[in-house]
Amino acid sequence: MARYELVKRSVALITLTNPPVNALSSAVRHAIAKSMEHALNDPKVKAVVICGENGRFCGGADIREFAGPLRGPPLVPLLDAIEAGEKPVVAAIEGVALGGGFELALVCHYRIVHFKARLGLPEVTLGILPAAGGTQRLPRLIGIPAALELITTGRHISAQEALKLGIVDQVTEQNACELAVEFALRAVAKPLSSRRVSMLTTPCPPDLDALLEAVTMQVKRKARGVMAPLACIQAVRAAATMPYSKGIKRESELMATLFNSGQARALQYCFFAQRTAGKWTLPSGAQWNNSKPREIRSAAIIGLGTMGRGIVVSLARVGISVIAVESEKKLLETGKQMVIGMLERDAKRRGVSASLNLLKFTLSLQDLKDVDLVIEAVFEDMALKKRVFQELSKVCRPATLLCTNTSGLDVDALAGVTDRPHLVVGMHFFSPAHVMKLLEVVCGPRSSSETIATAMSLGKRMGKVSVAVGNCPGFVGNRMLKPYLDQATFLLEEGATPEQIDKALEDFGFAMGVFRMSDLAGLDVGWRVRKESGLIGPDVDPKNPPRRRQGRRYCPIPDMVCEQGRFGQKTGRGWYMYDKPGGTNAKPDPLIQNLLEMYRSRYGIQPRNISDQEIIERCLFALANEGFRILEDGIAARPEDIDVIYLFGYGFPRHGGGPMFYASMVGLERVLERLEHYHQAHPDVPHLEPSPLLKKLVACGSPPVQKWREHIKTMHSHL
Ligand SMILES: CCCCCCCCCCCCC/C=C/C(=O)SCCNC(=O)CCNC(=O)[C@H](O)C(C)(C)COP(=O)(O)OP(=O)(O)OC[C@H]1O[C@@H](n2cnc3c(N)ncnc32)[C@H](O)[C@@H]1OP(=O)(O)O
Repeated sequence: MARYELVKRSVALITLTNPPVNALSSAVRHAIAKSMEHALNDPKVKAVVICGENGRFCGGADIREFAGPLRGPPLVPLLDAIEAGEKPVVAAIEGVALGGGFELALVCHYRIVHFKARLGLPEVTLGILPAAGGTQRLPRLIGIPAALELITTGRHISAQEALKLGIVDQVTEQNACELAVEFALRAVAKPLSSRRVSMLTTPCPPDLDALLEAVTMQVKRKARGVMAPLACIQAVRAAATMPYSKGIKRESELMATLFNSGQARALQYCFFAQRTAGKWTLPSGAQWNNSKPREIRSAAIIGLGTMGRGIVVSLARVGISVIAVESEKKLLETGKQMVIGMLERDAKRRGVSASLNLLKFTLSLQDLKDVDLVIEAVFEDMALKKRVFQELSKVCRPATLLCTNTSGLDVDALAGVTDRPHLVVGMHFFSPAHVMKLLEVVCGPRSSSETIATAMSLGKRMGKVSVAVGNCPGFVGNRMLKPYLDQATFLLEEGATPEQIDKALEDFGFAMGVFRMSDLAGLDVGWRVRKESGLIGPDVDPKNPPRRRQGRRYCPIPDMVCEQGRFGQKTGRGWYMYDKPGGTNAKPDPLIQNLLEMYRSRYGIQPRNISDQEIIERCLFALANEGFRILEDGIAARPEDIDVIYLFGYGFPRHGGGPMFYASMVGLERVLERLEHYHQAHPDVPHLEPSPLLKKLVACGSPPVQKWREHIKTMHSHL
């Protein structure tokens, strides 16, 4: 867990050895304590260097240990003792120094950093604060404003920025450990008192209160309802107003309020869920660690609409040559100009040059014969997509992967019209594709493991969080959206307003309420899907009772909104009104209020007061209920996959963990009881009927999310 060596006859070299990130587990803390004791007591040792094995200094506390009882030497006294020791200690930082790892570096008297290393205090992203002295030492070293920014955002910084801020003593392109040993030998004769960061006086700005107030407002705006950044601000205030001995106590009190909170549990769950999602499996036994992805050097995108343009940018900026295809000259030219503009802006922001030389624009599918992979992003129309896939089958070389960006159509039906169904896979990007992190990789029953591995690995290369899902209408994300949207519109019928529902969801932590999100996405998309699926239009049986379709409750209000040409932000009118088409400032619209009143009186609905609790329960429990069905159907392999999809694709708040984790946090028994209650009140809404899996989990004593998989027995696993 830590190796102890004597080098250059007088330097104790302590190497943390806890792969993969040298986290400070109890065994590592124990080993550091022992090694330091040895070094400080051995008269041969004049100085100490601390480094990490395999080019990684330390990834911080072992997050997995947070879930159990605290064991082993506590970190604060261990770190205080290193700083107080009478022999100089040098941190040799390679790879990462994060969280507790950074705090370990801060108690060393000197810090030597490899130029590629990254440093930071990301605890806030895990719902806690840097409680090993980080909130007390960093402000003393670099001042309140810079420390506040780093601690409240959890941002990682480069070695160069760390040098500029005064956090580190030297940045090197050489082996940091070897340099640190030389450095340590030179430091032996120098006094240490000014190198003990906890003894420094915090440089305090004259307008401390105003500064803290401004940061508090900023944090509240950005992360509504999130506790950890506010606690971080209070801890940093202590560094400005108290001696270290008192400040460290305040830091630990604040940590105690966060440590066992639901938010901390949710955020730590998100950390691991994101990593779990990359570990896909198929019923055949093929999985992430036994399937080799192909290398993709060139790709083609068919369709330069919003999605296609975003995908071109995502590919080109990671160095993949892209051929972009459109059907008409004018569309091609418009798409080309927009892609170039997007790439240039992106490159400027990142301080690199735009990779325009990787792009080619064409009207001819014949140009695609040699590409490694094609992503079709044409209009969401099955007949059109089938024509494209048939054509691609003829044109592309036999080994080319054929992918579709459909947001819910049958991937296997598309595979079926090609000469290579095993090389067909869904790559469902989210709009705007160059910004949104989520990628659903849709595995058809015939997609080969190599095809899935390639799509997953390409997603990772583009910086996406890729989740493998099975093939069914809407896949995971959009399939779950239906019951969520349905509940929102039923609540409108019953007496709520779009503003009230959105506010309840935004107060819960969603980036955007459901109506604002629909306005942004465009209301015509869902309207078209409803027409195609026979819910509206000439196929509807005229004897059908109003507000019922296909044997269940149906709310026609969204159709009425679309009939008025209100398609959302792009038309300047939707559930809200905007200053202009494309405007983003949503204001309540009296016309919508009138429409709702007329609608209710037409159908004799007596509006009632609806509580925020009912809004949250009906929308979110219906959402999770569909998640349970998706698990039963084998469309998602694990609850973590569903949660990651909602966190990265649908704005579910991270401090809620995702719909499935949220359901487990509320308590499955309670979710079941509320769904039964709402289903009794609305028996014509099948989505409110508790799923068999939910009932089974409750009967098994409501195990934690990570154990649900053991209770899911599906005959039809797609994954
Ligand atoms: C009344 C109660 C009182 C309570 C009082 C409590 C007092 C407790 C005091 C404790 C004080 C502690 C203060 C310090 C806190 C911390 O340090 S919290 C941790 C901060 N660190 C981080 O957040 C870093 C997290 N890791 C990463 O960001 C990345 O992993 C990486 C280091 C940048 C490496 O990235 P990459 O190369 O892409 O690899 P990954 O796939 O992300 O990770 C590889 C595997 O390693 C696992 N892992 C990573 N970091 C940790 C960690 N810190 N702990 C445990 N495990 C970690 C990761 O999960 C991967 O494993 P698999 O999931 O098995 O794939």
